[in-house]
Amino acid sequence: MNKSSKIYIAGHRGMVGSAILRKLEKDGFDNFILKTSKELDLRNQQEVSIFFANEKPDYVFLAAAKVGGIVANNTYRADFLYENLAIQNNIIHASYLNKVKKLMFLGSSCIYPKLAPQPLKEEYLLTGLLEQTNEPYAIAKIAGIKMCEAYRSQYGCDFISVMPTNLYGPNDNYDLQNSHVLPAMIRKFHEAKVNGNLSVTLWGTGSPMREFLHADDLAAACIYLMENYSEPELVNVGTGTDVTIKELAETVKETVGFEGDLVWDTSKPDGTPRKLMDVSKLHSHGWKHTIDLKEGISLAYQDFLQNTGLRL
Ligand SMILES: NC(=O)C1=CN([C@@H]2O[C@H](COP(=O)(O)OP(=O)(O)OC[C@H]3O[C@@H](n4cnc5c(N)ncnc54)[C@H](OP(=O)(O)O)[C@@H]3O)[C@@H](O)[C@H]2O)C=CC1
Ligand SMILES: C[C@H]1O[C@H](OP(=O)(O)OP(=O)(O)OC[C@H]2O[C@@H](n3cnc4c(=O)[nH]c(N)nc43)[C@H](O)[C@@H]2O)[C@@H](O)[C@@H](O)C1=O
Repeated sequence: MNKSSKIYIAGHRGMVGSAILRKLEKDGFDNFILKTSKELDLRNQQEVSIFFANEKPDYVFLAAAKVGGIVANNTYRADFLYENLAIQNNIIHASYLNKVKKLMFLGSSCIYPKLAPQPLKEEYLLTGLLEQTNEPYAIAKIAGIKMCEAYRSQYGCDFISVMPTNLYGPNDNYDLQNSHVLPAMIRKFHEAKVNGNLSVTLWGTGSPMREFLHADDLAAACIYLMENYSEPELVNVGTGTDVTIKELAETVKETVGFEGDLVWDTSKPDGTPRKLMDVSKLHSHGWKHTIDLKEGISLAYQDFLQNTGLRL
């Protein structure tokens, strides 16, 4: 990419898309194509075809998707499958037809087999059964990765896929039902502190393990790989360390300053027991994260207080 390359960030208002946009702007890029879902519904093949034919982007970051936490994935199973397949099919095919120089697709650590050996190596994809709660999302994401591979092998397109671990940061979704665990904890502990509640209820048993990466680190990795990686195999992007959900809860509780108790609602699913990324490939290509979890949670809580908390 050079500073005047025409860059389309699909999903630029989301957590990942907005982080990529912030980082590119900071790095001096200034030729962006940005459309909200109201302006361009990426599920609509005709609208996407016309948009690409008119705009002819050089580079595409595909960060638009139907995204949510464990309960959202399990509840809106049809939407997660249909919307993600439609969005990625439309963008990947239009990128091929309009000779996009390079495209990046985003997978997710939750699409590896549920009981794969740990840490998760890139080659473990499609070696076992998926986690039931997010099978539709995973099937769509796996199709996106395979599309990038197939368009590379049949048509020579420079389309790459990265596999982010669980993410958090500015512009995260703080909805209590549909969000991921980290934003849910920030909101729950904050509201409990403000309201003087004696306890906070969290989901599952607290024993699953998760790895978390700040969205600003993910954005930096995406741009680094866009500029330095052009191979068919996907690349894991994470920190290489994980915590139990209980440990996570203690850290968020301390950061927010809530002093009450934790209650575990075991009627809610635990999901995958563990999904720790093997990040040796990423490190060997020259990139490593910079924001550790404790610092990142503190940054996310500050951002919640300044930008999100008051809107809820
Ligand atoms: N969050 C996480 O923990 C992880 C996320 N990922 C992946 O990263 C990517 C981005 O996720 P994240 O930023 O968290 O998601 P967000 O929900 O924060 O953002 C998603 C974006 O997609 C856009 N979008 C959704 N549907 C449509 C549509 N029909 N037409 C146009 N735009 C649409 C939305 O646009 P608008 O705002 O205009 O409505 C929104 O900005 C996804 O591919 C996700 O799978 C991977 C691993 C973990
Ligand atoms: C990134 C990834 O995210 C999803 O997978 P997940 O990692 O299981 O998602 P999660 O963040 O929602 O939960 C992590 C853990 O935390 C527990 N947990 C406790 N208390 C709350 C709570 O209050 N909210 C939530 N959401 N979870 C809670 C929860 O029970 C689970 O054990 C995928 O569906 C998938 O689609 C995907 O891409």
